[in-house]
Amino acid sequence: FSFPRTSVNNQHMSVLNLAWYDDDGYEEEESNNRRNSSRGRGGGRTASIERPKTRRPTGRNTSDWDRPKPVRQPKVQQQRTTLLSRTQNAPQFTAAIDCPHFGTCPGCVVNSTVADIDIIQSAKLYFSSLSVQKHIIPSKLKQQNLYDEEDFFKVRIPGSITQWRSQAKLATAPANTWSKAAGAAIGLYARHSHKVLSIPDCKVHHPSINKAINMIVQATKKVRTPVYQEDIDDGLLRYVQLQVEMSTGKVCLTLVMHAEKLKECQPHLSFLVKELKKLDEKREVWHSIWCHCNDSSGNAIFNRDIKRWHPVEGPPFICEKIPGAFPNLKEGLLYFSPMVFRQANLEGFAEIAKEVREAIPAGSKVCEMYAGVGLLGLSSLLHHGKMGESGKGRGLQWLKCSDENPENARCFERAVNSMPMHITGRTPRRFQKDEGDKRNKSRRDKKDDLISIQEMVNRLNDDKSDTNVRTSVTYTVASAASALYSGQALGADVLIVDPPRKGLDEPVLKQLCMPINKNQPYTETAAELSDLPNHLINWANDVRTLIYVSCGFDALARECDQLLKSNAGWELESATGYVLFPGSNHVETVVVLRR
Ligand SMILES: C[S@@+](CC[C@H](N)C(=O)[O-])C[C@H]1O[C@@H](n2cnc3c(N)ncnc32)[C@H](O)[C@@H]1O
Repeated sequence: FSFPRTSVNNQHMSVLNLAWYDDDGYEEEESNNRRNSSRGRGGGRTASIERPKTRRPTGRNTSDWDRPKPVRQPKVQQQRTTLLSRTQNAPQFTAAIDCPHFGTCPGCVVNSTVADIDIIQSAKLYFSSLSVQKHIIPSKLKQQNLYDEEDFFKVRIPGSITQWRSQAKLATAPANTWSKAAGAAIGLYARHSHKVLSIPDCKVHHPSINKAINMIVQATKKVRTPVYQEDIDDGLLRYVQLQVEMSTGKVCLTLVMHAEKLKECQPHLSFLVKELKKLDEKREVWHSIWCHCNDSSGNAIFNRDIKRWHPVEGPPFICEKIPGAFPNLKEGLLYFSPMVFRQANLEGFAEIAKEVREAIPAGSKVCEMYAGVGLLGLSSLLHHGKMGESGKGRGLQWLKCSDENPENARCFERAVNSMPMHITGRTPRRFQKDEGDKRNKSRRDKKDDLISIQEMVNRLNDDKSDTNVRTSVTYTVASAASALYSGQALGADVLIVDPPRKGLDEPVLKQLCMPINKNQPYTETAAELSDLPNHLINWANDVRTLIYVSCGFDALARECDQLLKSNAGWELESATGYVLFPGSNHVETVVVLRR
């Protein structure tokens, strides 16, 4: 069995990392790693591929076997053709990005037919393998009128294939090492090197990003900013992060400086910021400017120490509408500071949020781990609306979110306050002080591990009849494992997880693979289980729906396998691949499992 090369992807196969495995485990066969581009998510590695098993044909009489068989295409080629033929009428599937940098820029692996990428072929093979197929809920195949199990994995392009990138992290280098007057080159590292390749006309960047880059280049020329030179470990400006506020088109700029402290960046930082503001005469480019100090020698763009973030200019948050928020209301906003995770294609991710909220039954108790600023959970809360009179039928009974980054909790609380609901209940004092103090507090909070914004109790204020029926919303700052083992998912019907590329933390996966313990009493608090020995407690005992949003297909395939093969009772309801970063060899996958 070999993986065929197609004309489109031929030139890129050498940069892929193919892993093969059988039912009994994994075996790496080929590993040609490319340097990860500085953009982070959205290109770089491919997934594991499971060998499809030959199925016995059915419904034939014996004489059929004597007839000459039609020439069959190899399986993978067949599937690629199926994918293309089924979607050939959909314009996004065949449209071209047409980027002038394609070929030299490492950011994209295709310039057209953006779903025809190896990672999607891998995902199709994985979900059509027998070991996965036997765990698909049979009624779902019928309901969806699927003629073939191979149609089970659906592929969607959730938005435009150009200008979708509303966040970019780019490297800098001196445009000319002999003269500071040449300013900075800003772009991606060329393949297998640390040479910075400028991409001023990138077609997947939001236009505001290209405009902002141009302005930074001009400013660095004018004020002769010392740009960091890796080979001699000298200079200041090292990377830039650009995040577009979609409603205004303005950019939140983070200047990453090779320095330990803010004062080491002066006076160059002040000169640069002043010039950037001067160039933006009409005040239409900059939303805010931050400085991040990172003097480490590694490739990480950001230092994890929160003390190294310094707001320089403008408001502390950019605001975006919560996907699914009522179109005519001003309320329902998400808040992002540059210190928190933000989807690079925010508009495309709204489609994922839609699938997630529609997979949650009304009246559910929902736990969300790796929640970020709560995009998925809050979108579900708005979608399901107010609880019904009996506490059932509509709304969500409660929403418990958690994430290890304390800055997310601050953004989450702001978002809850912006929702079209009246908030009552307690919020801890630490979240009521002024901005500067909050930032210091959050740093200390990180050490405490488990911190809850207890009970933000929401109720819709437009209907007075049901004021006793409330949805409680909490946010816990903790790693997913600590949150789970402190009882966050006890009593939850639905668990949403959206982990980083490497997948779920091992203790979380372990709990999800445990069989349901029928003798474990129903409870929503860990204290009530104190009589049970630890090894008998199933911390996800009540979860019946698991919604797994994945940005790393390798990890998803591996963990999905473990979940399906465990005795936990999981069955696959749906699997959808979203081409969230058109041009790159990346798929964002949503898998819904029920038990
Ligand atoms: C892919 S993002 C998903 C965020 C969110 N769903 C969104 O769309 O904005 C992953 C999140 O997991 C968090 N995270 C990473 N490792 C974690 C861990 N071990 N425990 C808890 N959260 C973690 C990160 O801070 C980040 O916010």
